[in-house]
Amino acid sequence: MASSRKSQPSPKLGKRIAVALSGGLDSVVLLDTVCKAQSKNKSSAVYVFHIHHGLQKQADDWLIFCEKLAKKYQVHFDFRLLHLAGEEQGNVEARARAERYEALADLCTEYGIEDLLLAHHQNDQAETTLLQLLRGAGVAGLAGMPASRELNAQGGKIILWRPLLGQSRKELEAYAKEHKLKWIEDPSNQDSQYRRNAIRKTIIPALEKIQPEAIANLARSAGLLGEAQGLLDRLAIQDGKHILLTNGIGHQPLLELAQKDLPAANNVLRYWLRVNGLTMPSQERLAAWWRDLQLVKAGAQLEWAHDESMIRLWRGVLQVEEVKAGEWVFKTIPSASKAPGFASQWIKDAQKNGLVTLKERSGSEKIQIKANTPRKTLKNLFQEGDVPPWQRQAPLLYINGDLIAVAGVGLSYPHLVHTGPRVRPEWQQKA
Ligand SMILES: Nc1ncnc2c1ncn2[C@@H]1O[C@H](COP(=O)(O)OP(=O)(O)OP(=O)(O)O)[C@@H](O)[C@H]1O
Repeated sequence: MASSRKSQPSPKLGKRIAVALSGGLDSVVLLDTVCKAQSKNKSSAVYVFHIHHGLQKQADDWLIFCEKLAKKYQVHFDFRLLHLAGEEQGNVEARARAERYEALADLCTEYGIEDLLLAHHQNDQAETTLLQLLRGAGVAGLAGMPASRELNAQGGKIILWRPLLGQSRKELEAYAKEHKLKWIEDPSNQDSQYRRNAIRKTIIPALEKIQPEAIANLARSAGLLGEAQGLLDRLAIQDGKHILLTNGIGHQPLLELAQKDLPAANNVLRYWLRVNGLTMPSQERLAAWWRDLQLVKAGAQLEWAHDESMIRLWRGVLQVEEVKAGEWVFKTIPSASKAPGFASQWIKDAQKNGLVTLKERSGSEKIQIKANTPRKTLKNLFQEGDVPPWQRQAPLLYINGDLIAVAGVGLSYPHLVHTGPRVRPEWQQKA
């Protein structure tokens, strides 16, 4: 196999690394190269992770194939099962990808792995850039996939690496042939109803007839645009010095920048959306947002649905809220009250007797949340805690008829301290 681009970063050896194995040519080649490097080096332990999407009937066979391959190389293996069947066809690809990344991150967290290797290669990069071009994307989209990036994970930092980005599919095929590797073909790769597959099967071969280096050149453009995006990000941070706040984006300073320099303000807004994990809005949507931001009166509220989140303007700050139906977060409880075991038993007992209830706010509820303070109305506590109005709708948690917890505010102090319930951290998270 041709050597990868010298400038490409690589994960540190000497610790656990994970290979995401789909069973296709690319990841089979990646696993082979990683295991061969590891057998010489012996300094890092290889873990193989497979994600079963539950979408195609052959998926069980892929799982078995991947498990056997890991066994052959004598490396650790684990998998996750996703439940995507029933998703709308148009959504399914994006959904599968998002959930796959999440599941891979979970597996890495579970095994204490910081480096996750994926087998995207040069053709994938060229296809991504073409797809983005067809969508009318800007610099960030056209830059395609970075050789490495941090993956959002709850358990800590995970770096996702794409060590094969400098290799073409032809090179990977030649490597697989030379080393007599076996892999499985995903039938959806042959299916031209997916736009990416149409690009792969029709557009790229046509481009290669006109320009034999088309794939490498498209991937090179993506790399150059990646560099340009890095500079745009630095500009966004500079321009956003007084706009990008810890809890969102300042409305007035953003408008002031937009009046002076709209492209610079768009750049700050796009940067903010991206760091919040949101996709870029279409030109029409962006134009509508600017209209809203200009027309809204000082102190008024605004809300836009975007991706699966809500973007809200409240008290002069644009904030992102992920919409997760039925999930409310209670505020941190005093650390002194963390006595595991006791609380969970207390809650289990209450649940068994059917005494845990969720009720809607009626308006007159009061709760004491701190030592040596009086009981206060929820209205006061919401105001004091700057709890945005949309978070004030959370149901109230009662145990044995007593108000115990209010999302955004906290837990009933006397109940925590005197009557026993010492609440475990996980209980704070979801109700
Ligand atoms: N089911 C899976 N289980 C584990 N890893 C997978 C799986 N599917 C894909 N991968 C990993 O992701 C890499 C890229 O695969 P693929 O091109 O299908 O994914 P993608 O993330 O959807 O990319 P694209 O944006 O190109 O569609 C694979 O080479 C492999 O490393």
